[in-house]
Amino acid sequence: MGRKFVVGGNWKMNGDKNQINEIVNNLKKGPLDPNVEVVIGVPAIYLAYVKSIVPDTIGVAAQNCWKVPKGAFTGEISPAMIKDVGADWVILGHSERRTIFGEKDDLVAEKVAHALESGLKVIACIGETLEEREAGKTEEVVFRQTKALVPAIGSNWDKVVLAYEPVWAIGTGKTATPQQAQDVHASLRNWLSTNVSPEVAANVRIQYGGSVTGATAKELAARPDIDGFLVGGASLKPEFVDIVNATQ
Ligand SMILES: O=C(CO)COP(=O)(O)O
Repeated sequence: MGRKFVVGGNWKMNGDKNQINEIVNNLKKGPLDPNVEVVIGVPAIYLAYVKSIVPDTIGVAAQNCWKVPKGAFTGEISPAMIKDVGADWVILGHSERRTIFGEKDDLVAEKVAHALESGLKVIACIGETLEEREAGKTEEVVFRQTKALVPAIGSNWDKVVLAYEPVWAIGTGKTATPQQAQDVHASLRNWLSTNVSPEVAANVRIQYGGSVTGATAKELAARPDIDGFLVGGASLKPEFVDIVNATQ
């Protein structure tokens, strides 16, 4: 059984109810490849609303969460709350959480552990900066970030999707070439085979994220170790349907 292609749409801090209605109507119109898993990452304040209007065939994700069920953590949301409004995914460790909000590997791991034990599925983000890539440290960085997640994930790899998002490609229009992305995905899968298990390596889905568009998606999707996408800007546009259908 192959790995089911999975495409995430990370809306980030964008949208209002009118735009959300347009995006969801576009998704309803599709047509979306029924063999592709689609998950949309929604600003927390709109999670319940989106869940009330989106077809059940489309997963709904929070874009972040805290690492305990409840308490004095002003402004945060918990996995329990995400589930309470009917969402069943959460994106964690996004590079914007890491670079803007200072989240380190250990905090990301604690969040992943708690999200999984709370019954959420997780899109866990990793990726190097341009400086790290230019210093030849891409593998060192993504292996370090993934290694931090291994104890947090435990036996729950079937509830995790990894998203390799080179920071230098996010929001820049500089999509990684299919070969660049394939090289890192293959190297990561090999690392997983050695450091976790061949079965996990064979089955875990690795999304590519970073300026994916309708024009670049097909060539990326054709690479053997690219199992989907985590899409930012283009997920707000009608071309997101083309990205979902990139394997057709
Ligand atoms: O950060 C991303 C998805 O999580 C990628 O964003 P862009 O597709 O806008 O580069």
